[in-house]
Amino acid sequence: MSYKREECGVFGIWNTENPAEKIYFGLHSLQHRGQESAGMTTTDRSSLKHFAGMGTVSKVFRKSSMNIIPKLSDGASGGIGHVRYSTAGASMRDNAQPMVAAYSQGEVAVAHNGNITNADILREEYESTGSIFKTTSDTEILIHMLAKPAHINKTDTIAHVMRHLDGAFCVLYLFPDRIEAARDPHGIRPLSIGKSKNGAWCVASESCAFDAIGGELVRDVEPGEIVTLSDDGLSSRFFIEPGSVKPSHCIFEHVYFSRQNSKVFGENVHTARKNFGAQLAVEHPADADVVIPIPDSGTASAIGYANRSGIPFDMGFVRSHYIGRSFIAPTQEMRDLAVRLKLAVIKEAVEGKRVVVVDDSIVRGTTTRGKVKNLREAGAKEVHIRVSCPPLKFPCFYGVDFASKDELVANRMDMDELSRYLEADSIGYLSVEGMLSCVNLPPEHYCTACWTGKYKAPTHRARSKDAMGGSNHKMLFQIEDSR
Ligand SMILES: O=P(O)(O)OC[C@H]1O[C@H](OP(=O)(O)OP(=O)(O)O)[C@H](O)[C@@H]1O
Ligand SMILES: NC(=O)CC[C@H](N)C(=O)O
Ligand code: SF4
Ligand SMILES: [Mg+2]
Repeated sequence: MSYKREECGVFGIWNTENPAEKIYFGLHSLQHRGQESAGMTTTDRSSLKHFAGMGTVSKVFRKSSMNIIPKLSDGASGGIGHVRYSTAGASMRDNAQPMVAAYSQGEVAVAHNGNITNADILREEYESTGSIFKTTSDTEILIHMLAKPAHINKTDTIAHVMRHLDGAFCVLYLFPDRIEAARDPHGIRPLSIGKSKNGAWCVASESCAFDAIGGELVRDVEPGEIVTLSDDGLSSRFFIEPGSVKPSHCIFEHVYFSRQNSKVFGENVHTARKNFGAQLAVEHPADADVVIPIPDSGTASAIGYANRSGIPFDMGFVRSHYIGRSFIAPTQEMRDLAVRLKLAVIKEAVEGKRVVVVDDSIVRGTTTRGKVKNLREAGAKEVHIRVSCPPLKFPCFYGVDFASKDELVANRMDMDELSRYLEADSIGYLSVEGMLSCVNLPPEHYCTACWTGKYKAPTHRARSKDAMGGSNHKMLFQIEDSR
């Protein structure tokens, strides 16, 4: 099945005491970006130590098993970590990250957030000259390209490798003596540089990871930039002419992915979401008694909507902390059940009232439909749905695994049909222009392709998520998967 999924998260730190503990806290704060697998690799400056597995950070690194965190920290000076939600290649242990390898130049580990849209083309090229791939993920190509003798001979191998890639990629390479962190020329996914309170340099998908280790955000890695974290401190270089490629920051990071206490693309996520909500109130006012959010991601927008409209804000739903963010279930029945368990209506907050219910996005409509029904059962007099992003109509090729185009509910129905389907009294979505007016950078600096169909970075869209690996691979991994 497919569903809207989160992103991956990466974290790296250099020259610190107990690096594995810091990476653990960093990854924990990035857990909302991926819950399929987690892993980390550390270095003692001469060799790498590695551990990864399926599940959430606390599950993979749970203390009871083998005290893995102290072992990874023992003698180590730094390392990198990853939380995964698969966007290329199945969800299985072989595709977990960081990926580690030994090649002619020594050991290396790699962690990646994004989707390399030409990975399968590159892979075919490598396979045709005899390379053997171990995984079905796009990330593995980053190791093969690093190890290619013709690339090793280049003055700057990593810069050379990065120039071959299309799509979205925030990449951390860990070598025994340093971390190299690179961000794609369009800057599609966020990647930031921070400092721990003891002065250790860090890199992370979101600045909330620096908060988690008591550190602070220093600046973003620029699109097309490579930064090196080593015993010499932090240094930077560009693999493209800076500013030669128009940025295309994923605005959906502000709408849904990123955590509210993070600053991504130069601004705080919570503030951006409140702005979306305020603009939504201007574009789609409602005559109502109360504004309630669909937690978690709808909350900030609902606050913005309530503030701007003057309609009182209340919590009409209570959220269970025991169900993850993007619950993946194989059948519609199970998805409905998950939504019911996750969000329970508070009757006293909505009974007899005209309710505005605000969510950040509607993908398949499972959440909204289920919750409108609950509001009615609890005695809400009217239910007006307000969505703090435009109708999602197009697939994302840059690392968001949306439901297929046919499953995107805004694609299948016009607004009247949708309102009826969701059993709402009215429905209003934020406009693309309105959304872009709420964020700090000029509109042309953002990607809006899943709403507009305008893709700025090459998509190679004919290729599918499972494009990598032929029939032999599938057989091999089916066996692996069923263990
Ligand atoms: O239309 P649907 O297919 O139901 O998808 C949309 C819903 O999914 C997301 O919530 P999610 O539960 O993933 O995370 P959250 O707790 O951060 O809101 C999003 O915030 C919407 O509520
Ligand atoms: N969501 C992501 O960034 C995933 C990274 C990579 N494409 C994978 O599937 O492992
Ligand atoms: S298509 Fe949508 S989700 Fe994908 S990068 Fe662009 S704005 Fe983000
Ligand atoms: Mg939600």
